[in-house]
Formats: sequence, C-alpha cells, structure tokens
Amino acid sequence: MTARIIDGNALSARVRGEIAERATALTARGVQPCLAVILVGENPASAVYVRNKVSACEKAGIRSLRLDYPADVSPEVVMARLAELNADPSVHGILVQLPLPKQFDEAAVLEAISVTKDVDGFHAENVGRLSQNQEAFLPCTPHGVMKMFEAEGVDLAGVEAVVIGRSNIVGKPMAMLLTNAGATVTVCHSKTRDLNFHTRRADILVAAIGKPRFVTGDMVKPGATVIDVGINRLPDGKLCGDVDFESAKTVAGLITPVPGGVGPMTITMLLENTVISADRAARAAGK
Ligand SMILES: Nc1nc2c(c(=O)[nH]1)N[C@@H](CN(C=O)c1ccc(C(=O)N[C@@H](CCC(=O)O)C(=O)O)cc1)CN2
Repeated sequence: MTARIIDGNALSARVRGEIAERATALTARGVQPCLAVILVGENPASAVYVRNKVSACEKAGIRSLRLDYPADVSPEVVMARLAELNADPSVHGILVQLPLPKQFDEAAVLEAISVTKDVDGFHAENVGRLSQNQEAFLPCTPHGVMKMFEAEGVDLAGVEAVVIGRSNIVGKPMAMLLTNAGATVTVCHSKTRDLNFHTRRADILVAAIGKPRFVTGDMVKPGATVIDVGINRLPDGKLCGDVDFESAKTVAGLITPVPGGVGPMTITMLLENTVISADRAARAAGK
C-alpha cells in the first residue's frame, strides 16, 4: 500500500486564487486589505517565513507593512507600535512572528494585539472563542490542516484523532478544531506513556512535536490519515517533517509531505484571515 499524498502547494494555490479575488473586490469597494508583520531579531527561519508572508500578500493584492526590530529591542517599543497599529483603521491584520527573544513576555505581546486584528488567532479571547466553538480567528496552521481535510473529503465525525504535541500555536488548537468537528481526540506529549499504543489507534494522526522523522511507519494504523506539521532543518540543509515519510507512506492511506504539505497552508490561512478582517471593517464602514 502507498498512501495518497496531499499536495499543500496545489491546494494553497487554489485557495490563494480565491483570496486574491476577494481582495480585489474589497479594494474596488475602497478597502484594500492590509497586514502588518512584526519581526524581532535575526532568526533565519523566521526571516524566511516573514519574507514569504510579505510576498504572498503582494501576489494576493493585500498590502503589507513589514516592521523589523533588532533582537535587543525593548518590549515597550514593540508594544507602543502595536498600539499604533491597533488604532490605524487602514490596517486589518497584525502579527508578531514567533518565537520572540527572551526579554519578551510572549503572552503579553499577543494580548496587546487587538482581538479584531489578531489574524494569527493567538489572542486569548480568540483561543477562548475557539474552545467554545464560537466564531473566531483560527490559528493558521491547524486551520490549514482543517482546510486540507475538507478538500480531501476526510470525514471527521466519530473518528479517533491523535495529536502529538501540545503547543499553543498548533497542538492545542488542532485538538480543539478536531473536537469541534466531532472527532474523538487524544493529545499526546513528552509525558505520554506508551505513545505507540495511542498512535496505532489513530484514524487521523497529527504530528507537531519538532523532532525530525519521529513518527515511523510502525506507529501508524493502516489506512490512517497522517498530517505532518513539523519543519526540521537537517545538518545537510534539507527540510524534513516529524514523520518518517518513507516508512509512514507505506502504511497510511493519506499523508502530507514536508516541504509542500501543511507549511504553505499556514500562510494561505493568514491571507484568508486578513481578507475576512478587511471585509468586516468594510461592512462596519458601510462600504
Ligand atoms: N506569528 C506566527 N509565528 C509562527 C507561526 C505562525 O503561524 N504565526 N508558525 C510558525 C512558522 N510559520 C509561520 O509563521 C511557517 C512555517 C512554515 C511555512 C512553510 O511554508 N513551510 C514550507 C517550507 C519553507 C522553507 O523552505 O523553509 C513547507 O513546509 O513547504 C510557512 C509558515 C512558527 N512561528
């Protein structure tokens, strides 16, 4: 058996085309969607992601404001800028690229972004709304995974879903989205006893742990859908996921690759959230 591969680049291209149409229509109504992106420091991976976000905005007809700060910037400077962006009606989405340098209280920074412009979906109010299955900006990576399930016709009601990883930006929101969709969800992490027992029961297995090729084929239930959220850079410079793709694809029914799987969907959902926010602003202004 060889799994069918979910092509995140192809799905992204399709969804980004739809987003670009919505951005053009909004611009014609006098509201060009605008995303502000804050990058602190010189983390090379973060610099790539921010560059890709800005370039994706440009291609979709979304205006972007890129704000770069040195690694030793005082948190007060960034907080003051966030307050200005919150108050600027021409800005519809604001994100602070994570991780932040040590002097920052990450939670406080995320709380300082207006909940209505929190297109990353990391603000506690958006997280709370998601937990209650209310309308909210959804965190981009798990939202992108849900979009993949929808595009592939993966039925989530009643399935056993196992999420490995309990981070605030992927594992926890992923578990909430799957729960809201009717899956029976188990969250595994570094303290989990007998991880393989859980993974082998999973109809849907989401790996978000940050350990290269950690999930091997023997941990996968035959025919399962395996979603790899990991992005790890190997010593030779190549990228790999948290799943050992070669062994897992011989057991799984459906699988995402790295690169070209979940990663591109993260940026796609960010664009979608920005357009949603701009649309709300346009309606509020009677446009
Ligand atoms: N403020 C945020 N910070 C971070 C987030 C986030 O959603 N918001 N997520 C990650 C990083 N991330 C976006 O910021 C991200 C990661 C990976 C990709 C991606 O397209 N990956 C490609 C490979 C790209 C490469 O060559 O390195 C792929 O998997 O095909 C996009 C966005 C942490 N921080």
